[in-house]
Amino acid sequence: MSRPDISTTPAWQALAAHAATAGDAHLRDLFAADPERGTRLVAEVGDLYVDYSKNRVTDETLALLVDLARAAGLPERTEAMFRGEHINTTEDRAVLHTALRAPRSAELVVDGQDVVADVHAVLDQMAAFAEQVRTGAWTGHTGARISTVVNIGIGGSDLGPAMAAGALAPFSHPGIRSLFVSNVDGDDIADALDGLDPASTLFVVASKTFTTIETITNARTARAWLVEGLGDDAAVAKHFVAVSTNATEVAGFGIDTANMFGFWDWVGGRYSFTSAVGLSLMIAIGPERYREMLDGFHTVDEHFRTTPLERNVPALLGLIGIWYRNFLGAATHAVLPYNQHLARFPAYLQQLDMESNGKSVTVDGEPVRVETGPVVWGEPGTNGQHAFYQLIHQGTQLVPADLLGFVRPAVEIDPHHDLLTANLLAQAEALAFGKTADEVRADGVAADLVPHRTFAGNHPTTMVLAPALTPSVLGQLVALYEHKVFTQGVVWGINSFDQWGVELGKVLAGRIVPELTGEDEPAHDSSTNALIRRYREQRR
Ligand SMILES: O=P(O)(O)OC[C@H]1O[C@](O)(CO)[C@@H](O)[C@@H]1O
Repeated sequence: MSRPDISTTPAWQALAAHAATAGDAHLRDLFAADPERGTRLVAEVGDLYVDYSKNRVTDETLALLVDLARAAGLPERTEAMFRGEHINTTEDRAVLHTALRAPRSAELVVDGQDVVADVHAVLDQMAAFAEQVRTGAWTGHTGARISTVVNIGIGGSDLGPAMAAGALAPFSHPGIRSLFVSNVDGDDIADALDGLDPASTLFVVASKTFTTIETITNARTARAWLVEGLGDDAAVAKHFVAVSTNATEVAGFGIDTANMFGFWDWVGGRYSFTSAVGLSLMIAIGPERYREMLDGFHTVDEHFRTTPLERNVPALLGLIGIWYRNFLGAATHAVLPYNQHLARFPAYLQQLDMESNGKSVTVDGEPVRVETGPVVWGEPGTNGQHAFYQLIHQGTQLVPADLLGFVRPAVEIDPHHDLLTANLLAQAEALAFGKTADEVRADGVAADLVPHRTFAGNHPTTMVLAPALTPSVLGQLVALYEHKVFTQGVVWGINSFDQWGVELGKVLAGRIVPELTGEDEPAHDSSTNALIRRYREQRR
């Protein structure tokens, strides 16, 4: 049965009417009218304190958004996901990343398979291997201890562990360095290998399909480097392990499937961070910390599955995002972590959000009649403050932002952390309330400069404050965004779990390679042909 276009539902139309009257309300007035707002429009999930009071919403807005989620069937779709129904309809697959962090005692049989037992068997295999590497029981071909782990993967097989290795660097084994190679640009692997000793280097080749050209090209280069360095093909067995769903391709590449860590087609690439794709992270932080991270994910998974929408934090954040995207016209969403270790978090979220919700047809194949996923971007504060915040404060676009803060730093160096946090709080305050022309004048600013120095304010932010960036908190944060993205996809009526849009470029690149080398003549549009010819001339 096809779903009705969401924009034709009474819930959507009620929001459209509400936006026309309430959409311009200023945060200054909303706070003045309700002294409790800053402690009322907050929620807690796990260790996360989420303050959504500085969003341009009223109680009525939130109630209408919850109605919209119900009209879109969010509770039913959520249950369908957790139960393992094939909600990824274009690939006829279940979507079960939540099962990757289910406790051992959980029960879930999907398509006749005991999913939880399978997950824990791989987690145990990963833990045994990670401990061997960490303790030095696993040695390289020459008997040397492993001191560098290079994860080779791209997209979902890179961004999760790479982001988390940075985030959790303070928890990492002091004798093991983690490196990540993703780009097919040879500079990436060349830079990673520069100065490494093959005898003490382990490569984790992570690829769900094991056919991704970037990953396979990098893995071949790494293997050639290793075999040349150690002078023996047999060295590959002790220096290469694979993470994949595709045992045939792994064996074809020359990695013993005994050294393969598996996962399943019901784990989407960008949702695979808590599958065996986390192996390099587990080696870095150890199985115990890794388990804490999975428990953090699970806390938010359970909250999302069981909490009524009115208090369901990922759902509320998703719905507030829909308010901005569809009713107030915001095209982008900024994620601004006040934590240097989260430098790769926005990049991780870009794939999670934009590959999931960058869609223009509904699950029924009809054109979507409303805007879908926003452009997601960001940088750690305070760096962003000295770069792009100007546009958020005084530009002409609405840029809703998430601000992520932590009470305790990884390292206490007085006065850094209080300064960092003061900036975090100051930005949220300045963005929301601004500075009026009268206030500027009262400072004695010359009349001609008043417009330039006035801050309109009313720029919305959501503040997420956690005690510290621990493995559990990181898991909670990622799950929060996963379910936020899911919520939005359900409301828009799209399939958040396929990514056909990445295919065409891959096919065309395959055709262009022989044209660049001169084996084939370029056969494209006049622009592409001219660029290929120019490249060829200058490569000579
Ligand atoms: O893990 P694989 O199969 O190498 O795929 C890598 C990435 O490529 C994509 O399929 C497309 O970009 C992503 O969804 C995925 O995370």
